[in-house]
Amino acid sequence: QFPRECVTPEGLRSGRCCPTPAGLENDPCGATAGRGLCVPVAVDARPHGPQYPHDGRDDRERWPVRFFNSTCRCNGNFSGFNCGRCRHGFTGDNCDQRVSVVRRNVMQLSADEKLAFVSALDQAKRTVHPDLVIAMRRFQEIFGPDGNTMQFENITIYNYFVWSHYYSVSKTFLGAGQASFGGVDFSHEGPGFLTWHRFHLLQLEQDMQDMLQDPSFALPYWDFAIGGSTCDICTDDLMGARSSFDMNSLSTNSVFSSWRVICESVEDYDTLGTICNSTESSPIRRNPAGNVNRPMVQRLPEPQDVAACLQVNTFDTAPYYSTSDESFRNSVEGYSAPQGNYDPAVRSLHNLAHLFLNGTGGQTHLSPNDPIFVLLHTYTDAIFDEWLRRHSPDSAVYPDENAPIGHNRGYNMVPFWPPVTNAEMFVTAQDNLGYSYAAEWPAQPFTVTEIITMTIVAALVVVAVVFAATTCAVRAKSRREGHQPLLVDQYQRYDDDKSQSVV
Ligand SMILES: O=C(O)c1cc2cc(O)c(O)cc2[nH]1
Ligand SMILES: [Cu+2]
Repeated sequence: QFPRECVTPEGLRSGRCCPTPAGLENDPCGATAGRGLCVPVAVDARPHGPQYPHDGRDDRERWPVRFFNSTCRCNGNFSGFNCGRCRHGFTGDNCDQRVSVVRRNVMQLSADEKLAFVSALDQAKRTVHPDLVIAMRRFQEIFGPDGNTMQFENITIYNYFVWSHYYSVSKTFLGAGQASFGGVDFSHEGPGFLTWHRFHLLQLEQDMQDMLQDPSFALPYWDFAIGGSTCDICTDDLMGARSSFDMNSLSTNSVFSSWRVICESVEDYDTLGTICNSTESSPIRRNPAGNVNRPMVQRLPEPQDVAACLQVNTFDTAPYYSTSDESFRNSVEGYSAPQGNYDPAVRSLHNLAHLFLNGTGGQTHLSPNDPIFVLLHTYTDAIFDEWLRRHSPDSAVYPDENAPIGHNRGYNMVPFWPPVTNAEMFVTAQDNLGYSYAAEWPAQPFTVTEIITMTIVAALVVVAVVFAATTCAVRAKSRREGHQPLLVDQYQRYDDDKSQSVV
């Protein structure tokens, strides 16, 4: 959320968050070093959709100006909250060398690579975020009871990843004794679903690269479109096997069995108007394919579901919501059928993979606590990237107004810092963001129209062959019996043809 050095009482009262890069002295955004400038934050001023009727009540509106209205704008390929680092995909002192990492199928990593990835996640769960702190209260209460005790705290790199997801999906608090408003979601059920989760992952990957001091570290992905009811990555060398003692728990041979979740007390936050903080509570729960009350979510998506959604040509359709029909975004998010048709009973692709986990990973306020979230979302992002590659959309394909709040093209994604818009993530990863996927895509299935056309063509070919063969046979026969006069023979053939065209 915000850099540690910005959340002082003076910092927050000034609304300015323009720190000096490390190694420089009193040089906000590294301005004299040519790295960037402290400028007013640009926010989306276009109308949002009708789903959110409580304008003025939520800190996340016009993000991030409730907290800060000035930020660093970095020159060239410089980036970061103080312009002290390089944009994704660039490195070097002047950020002018290109770098790119490859995200691979987690099942195809070597045993050493699997161990390194699991250990890196575990280290991220324990390592305090070097730059960012989180708000424990709404803005109204952020200065504390005495007006000077800032309600921010440290959080680990992985728990920040969990917290930012929670903050983006949490309800709008409308006052003590009033029900909080749940019809708001800054990261799901809208076009921003894909761009938000893309940045979410990119930030975790970058934080882990810094933590490991390994710029080549890449998050792997889980191809969840394998059908069946087996969680293939739920083994102790990867995301943790099932405990032999408790259907809903992880095996003690997995490092993840000792992870504790944050953001569990969602009823408290919603009734008291507090916010999830970094306090860890119970273990991860997971029972893949075990939801007996909802048989629809006992099987993973099929490979052809991925092929089908990649053929949906329109990125998103009005009302740019979970009810959108013929929308690529709503298909891959999983509120409509993979082929694009909206059906309220359907859960497919990304949503189906979440619900299949049947536990921590299936509840929006908690889901990133289960590390499978990372792999599930890198694969969702890989499908998004493949769609971008195949369709080369103009940026105007992404709606600039009337999407649900948080989802317009120019909206700064909540709660990321420094501000980053949905539009900035609506670009191909390899050329613009410094990563790509090593993935093969399921063969495209035939559409119903194609199947009907192929059936008709095949039937016509069969008829033609039968016709030709019979004609030849009849001619051969009459030649063998060749004692009839020429004239009679012609009439005879005419009759034969008539009888065959009736067939
Ligand atoms: O009910 C759904 O479709 C559903 C649950 C769930 C959980 C989660 O963490 C998501 O990110 C999406 C999601 N959809
Ligand atoms: Cu998700």
